[in-house]
Amino acid sequence: MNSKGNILIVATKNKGKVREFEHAFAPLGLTVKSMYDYPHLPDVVEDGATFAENAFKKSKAVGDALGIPVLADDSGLCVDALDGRPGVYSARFAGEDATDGENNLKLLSELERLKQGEDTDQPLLSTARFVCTLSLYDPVSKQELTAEGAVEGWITSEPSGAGGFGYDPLFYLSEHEKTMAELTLEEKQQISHRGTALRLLTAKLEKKLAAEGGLSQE
Ligand SMILES: O=c1nc[nH]c2c1ncn2[C@H]1C[C@H](O)[C@@H](COP(=O)(O)OP(=O)(O)OP(=O)(O)O)O1
Ligand SMILES: [Mg+2]
Repeated sequence: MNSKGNILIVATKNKGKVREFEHAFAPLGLTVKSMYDYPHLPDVVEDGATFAENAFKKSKAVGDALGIPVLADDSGLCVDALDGRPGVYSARFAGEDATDGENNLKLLSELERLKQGEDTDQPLLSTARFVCTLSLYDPVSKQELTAEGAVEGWITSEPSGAGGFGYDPLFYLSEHEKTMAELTLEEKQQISHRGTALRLLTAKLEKKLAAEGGLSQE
């Protein structure tokens, strides 16, 4: 390992997540590695019923394969008018290997179908929340730390913004009068499901390391 710093392996192939983790961990001097740096590792089947189950499947599979601690993120969008869908199926809402654009179109078409016959020009189609569960798994101690974050918003029929990824252009934050895709990386981190989960996980990790005497005093 080089002397310039430590690495943190994140069991993800999502480049949008990678960007957000890099932004979050750079101040700690951690270089983020993703599954693009370990192309020989097999894909993990995300067939859990919850975000927590899927996050653990990813961190455990990659942690066991590499023999060092690994972070994983399972996240998604839960839309109230769709009874919480697409939820854990968010990445494949429009089918296996669906693009973000295809998933966004599928979301709008489902919501617009529900609204048919309603006499309204209101662009806000339903309340919704983004949820993120993080799992940090250590294959040596076999211990897992988890944290979850969520953010409330609205699905808008008028996509806007070029930042972020996934459903961000359709996720409207009424307090900010912007979609998630119109926020800077910094702003998104402050309010997002992932940012909240990351802050919780970091706090849990610090507490655990301090209790074990593993975190040196400044
Ligand atoms: O901040 C977000 N802003 C917009 N959309 C988001 C966000 N966070 C999750 N999402 C959406 C993208 C994807 O449709 C699904 C995650 O699915 P999820 O399986 O956790 O991730 P993924 O398959 O893209 O990458 P990977 O499993 O390799 O980490 O929810
Ligand atoms: Mg996935």
